[in-house]
Amino acid sequence: MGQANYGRELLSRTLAGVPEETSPLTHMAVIDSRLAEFTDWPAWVHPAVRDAFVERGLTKPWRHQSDAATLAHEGRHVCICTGTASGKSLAYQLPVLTTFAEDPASTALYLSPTKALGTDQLRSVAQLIAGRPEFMHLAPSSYDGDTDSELRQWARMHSRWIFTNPDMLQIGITSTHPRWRAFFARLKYIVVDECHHYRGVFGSHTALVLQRTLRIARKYGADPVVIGASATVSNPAQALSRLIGEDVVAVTEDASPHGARTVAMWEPGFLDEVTGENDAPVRRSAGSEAARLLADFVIEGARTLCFVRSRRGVEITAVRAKQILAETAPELVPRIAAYRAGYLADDRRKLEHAISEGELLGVATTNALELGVDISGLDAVVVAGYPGTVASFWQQAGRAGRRGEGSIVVMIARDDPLDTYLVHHPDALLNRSVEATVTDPTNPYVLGPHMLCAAAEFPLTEDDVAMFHAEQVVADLTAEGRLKRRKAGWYAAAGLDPHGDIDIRGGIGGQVLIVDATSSRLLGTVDTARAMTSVYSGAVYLHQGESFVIDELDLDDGLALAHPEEPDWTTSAREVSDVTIIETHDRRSFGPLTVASVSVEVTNQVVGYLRKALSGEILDSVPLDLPEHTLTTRAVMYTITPESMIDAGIALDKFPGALHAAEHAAIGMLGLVATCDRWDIGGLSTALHPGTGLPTVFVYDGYPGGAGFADRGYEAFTDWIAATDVAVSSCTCTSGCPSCVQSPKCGNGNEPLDKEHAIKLLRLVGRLHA
Ligand SMILES: Nc1ncnc2c1ncn2[C@@H]1O[C@H](COP(=O)(O)OP(=O)(O)OP(=O)(O)O)[C@@H](O)[C@H]1O
Repeated sequence: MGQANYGRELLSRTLAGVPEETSPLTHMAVIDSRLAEFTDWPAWVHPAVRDAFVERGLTKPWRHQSDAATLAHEGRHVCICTGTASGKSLAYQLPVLTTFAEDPASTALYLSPTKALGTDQLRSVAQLIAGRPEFMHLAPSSYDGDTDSELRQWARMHSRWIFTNPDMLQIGITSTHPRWRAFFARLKYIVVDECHHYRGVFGSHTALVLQRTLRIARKYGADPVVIGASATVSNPAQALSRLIGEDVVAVTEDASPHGARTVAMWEPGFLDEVTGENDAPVRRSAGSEAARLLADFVIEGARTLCFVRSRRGVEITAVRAKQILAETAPELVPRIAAYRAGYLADDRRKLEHAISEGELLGVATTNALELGVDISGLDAVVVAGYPGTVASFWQQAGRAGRRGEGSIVVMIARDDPLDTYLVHHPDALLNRSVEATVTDPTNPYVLGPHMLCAAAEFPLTEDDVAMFHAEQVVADLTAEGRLKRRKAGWYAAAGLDPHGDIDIRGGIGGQVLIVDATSSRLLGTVDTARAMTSVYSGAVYLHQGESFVIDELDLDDGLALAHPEEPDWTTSAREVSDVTIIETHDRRSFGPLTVASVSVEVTNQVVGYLRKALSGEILDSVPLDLPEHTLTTRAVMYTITPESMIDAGIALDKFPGALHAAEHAAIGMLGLVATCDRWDIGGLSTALHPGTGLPTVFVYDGYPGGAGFADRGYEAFTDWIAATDVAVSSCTCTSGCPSCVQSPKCGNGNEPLDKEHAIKLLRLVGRLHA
């Protein structure tokens, strides 16, 4: 079959016999194939490096590889943003290895967001240089949470190329920089792989860790070049530049070859017998549709990877696919497997091997396989549920496509407004550039602790403070006595442990430890505010895909105790909030509509949680008694006059339901314009807000000081509201369901919600704002 027709024909066999009017297929597009564009090896590449690649069958670089490598070699910070499996590793390895071959004393850092990816990249470098005398001294080593202390010490003393992550850079390297003096003094390159992962609060922390690392290297006399890599980051130069605080050039034209790829959108139909909250209709789950497609594709001989969002979903998908095959093609049952996080590197290798050799035909996986696994060139990828960002979607989709052959990607919608919108408006996914990675390293709640670290590393000078844009934060810390001003600059006060106090993945604020009480294993940490919404007693808590149930949340001791259990339901916290406006940063008025970017104080209280069966059915709502929590953060808000609402056909008694439904849907849709999901943000709507005296809707960041999501909502207000309107109006339910206006975390039991009048309101707001 022809490349371009591969996906179409595969799908038409899968859908054979399904009448058109009930077909779950909402859209299909073909992305054309592309031929490779090679260049000669740049003249500066050391012959030993070139030979190492040629011996591995990489006879010539693709154009983007030599372009990016040459820019880095010339001393420019560069971000290479080309597709999955486009050989970004070679692009950074060329300059780094050439420098090592020419100057054996030089050093480099490689950073990845996950340990698994770091391990993979280390392995591939080690294989590449094995047995080559030019690199005998290099001793590339990992330095992360899994490295034992003896090996760490050895690595610090002998390794020239350290593979680590931002967490370890924070806690184990910058904090003890005098011991790393020799390493920092000769630091030539810092590779920041998969740099689109550094977003939100984690991204802001990572940015400050990187900027502090550069500062330390410079204090020791080095001037490292940063090479960023990502298959999917919008405006790569700006994204990396925000991370490192310096100018960056980008290389984005992908010259690697790929075959034609069909992308299909799939919306599961409604279940006949089951109804959800307030009798809303329930769709077939994305997971069960995925299992069916996985089985069908495998029967057709297509090597298929199926991305499912939770580990539990992964296992269920694999089991269901096997059940289907057991009835139709039992010989194929052993050729399906489940894959999830927590597997050891060896298991991953075996799995990669089994897929590339064709022993396995179908694998269901969490996004653990999104990064750090060299599996590409598959025939089909099924994405069960929008993975949250366009960037992740393309990371997953990019696994499909063998050179010179056709492939298919199917994205299945979950019961969620954003998923619904995307399968009906595929342009918003397929023709949209990936979202801006939102980071805000100047958030005072993030910046403050890092200024203490920076001052502990070397006294902060006026220039340093200006470079970090930290004038106010430093003044506040000085007033609090945590920074001391002396002649040479600001010092951290005695007795502080600023490096240990920062948990770069854990949000901001007091920490709660989540512990498996049956084994005393520490599962993770979470800040107090999030603890109340994620680890309340009764919560089902997933840790790297393993399922636990929380027995007790003790906020006084900062402890949540859990036991391993996989119940047949999921839980979601329901919270009520109150919002007070503290400051207005910017405001736009359009007659009866005013839209503003504001600082707010939010008072939240988790009032209970909802238990939902895996089929989608609501089991019950369990009340909880948790304290109120206040959060000072950023919000985007709009007010609209009652008269204009009434003129638009929304009667006074419909105000609360219309505003509430419009707010829920807008929260679900913010992910379209900002890299967040609904658990990163919150909202409030009211027919009369005391601070404005008008009907008002707020959407706020769920992090102290804000994370940049609400600000994006303010900037992209027109697109966001227009898409929210379309998502709600195109949902085929009659009076509201989880695919449009119901929210899983609503503290008011999704009451009142008025879909019909929400559409009128959204249309009015959109029209006034246009
Ligand atoms: N110039 C080249 N010619 C032929 N094959 C190449 C070339 N460069 C890289 N490859 C091959 O392409 C594959 C993908 O390379 P690599 O893993 O570096 O891609 P990547 O862009 O880092 O992928 P990902 O987005 O998954 O991180 C590897 O198997 C590699 O050997």
